[in-house]
Amino acid sequence: MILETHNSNLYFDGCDTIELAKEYGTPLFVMSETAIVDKCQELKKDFLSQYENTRVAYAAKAFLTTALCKILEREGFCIDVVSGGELYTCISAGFPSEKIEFNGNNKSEEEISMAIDYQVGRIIVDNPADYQVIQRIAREKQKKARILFRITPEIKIDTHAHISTGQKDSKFGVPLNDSIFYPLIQAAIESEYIEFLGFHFHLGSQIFDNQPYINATIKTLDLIEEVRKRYNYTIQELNVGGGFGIRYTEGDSPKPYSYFLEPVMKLIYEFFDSRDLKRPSVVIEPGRSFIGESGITLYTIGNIKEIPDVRTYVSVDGGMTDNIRPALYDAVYEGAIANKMNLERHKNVTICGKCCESGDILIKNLCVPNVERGDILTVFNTGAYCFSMSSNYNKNRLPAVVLTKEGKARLIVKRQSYQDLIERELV
Ligand SMILES: Cc1ncc(COP(=O)(O)O)c(C=O)c1O
Ligand SMILES: N[C@@H](CCCC[NH3+])C(=O)O
Repeated sequence: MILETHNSNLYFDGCDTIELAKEYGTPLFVMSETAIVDKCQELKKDFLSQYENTRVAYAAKAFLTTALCKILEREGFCIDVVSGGELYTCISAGFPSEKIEFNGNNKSEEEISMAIDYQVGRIIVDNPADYQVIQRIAREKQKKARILFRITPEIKIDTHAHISTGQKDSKFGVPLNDSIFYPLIQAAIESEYIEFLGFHFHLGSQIFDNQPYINATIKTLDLIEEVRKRYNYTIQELNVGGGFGIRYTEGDSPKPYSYFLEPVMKLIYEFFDSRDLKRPSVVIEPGRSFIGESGITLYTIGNIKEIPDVRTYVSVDGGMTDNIRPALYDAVYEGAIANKMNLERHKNVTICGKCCESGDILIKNLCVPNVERGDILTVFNTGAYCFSMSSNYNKNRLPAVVLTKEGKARLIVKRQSYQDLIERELV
């Protein structure tokens, strides 16, 4: 059990969260190595060991640190990066470059050069212009770039519009218009500097239904068939992205990876087997589902303001600077007063941050026991897209991150200092 209560204190992965808050300060991200490794096991059981020639490329945008790179390397996973910064982090951590896959709708020339120089395993080409630059830089360097084309599968999903990517009107992916798509494929097949391996799609994030994956796979297999007919060329790899939903609140009912991937793999194998073709490699890119439930955030409660007959605002020492998701997507989180776990919860309050924004609300309605200044609030399941999207707004310092493992904790990211905040500034 990753969450337990002892003497009214919340324990996370065997560590007393109140002690963690004292030792490392707040706001504090606490990530459980135990939970991360369990997730690796789950992916191995449900996917990697079920099917040959499969890979998991963890979507680094959800959360990335050097320490995580080390865990992923040890577990044999790949990493999907989307920027020079993510790429640099992985390379600096000694992560094998051939296990890195580079996504992104507007990779800069510098980033593409880095990717080609480091010889990353895959570059996912996002659009025709991206292709032109990648092939030109590969030619200039006299190297061959191993690519997949990210397609826009034209599939709508049931999630927040801001995190939906597979619909036709999307900034991501190659449009499937014949006049755009096929010339691109032909160019890639013919280019000396490109090894065209296959297709990629990513539908969006926090998805609970497998039907969009099934529909997108069918659509991609149709394209594969058409490419075979037109160019006598069979792709070797298919990347079906990430997007698998997690549990933030009672209302979310996440499904196992197998629920999404079994029907997808069945379709792919049927297609290739029935044509007597070599089965392709299949890659997935989970971000949120890999890391989201492995992290919590700890805050110290400060001012409490009651507005009679309206609401009670309970302020914490962080906010939208360490979790922008409620403000950006109306994301809902659960939380608890970590030093009062045994007390009866009887009052609904609004948890707000310390930033100068009315939208800086972390939890709109949290039922708490008698809450006081100095109490420690924990917000659950903040492992994904909180630390990675954190900001210095109002010149707040970025929080520290600790990694726990069965009762032991170590600092993996230092809290920013005030000096850090002005380090890059010139007079
Ligand atoms: C290309 C790509 N792959 C993977 C992911 C990871 O998605 P998620 O964190 O929902 O699994 C994203 C983000 O949505 C993405 O854009
Ligand atoms: N940042 C988003 C997900 C975007 C996924 C990347 N395409 C979130 O917090 O839910």
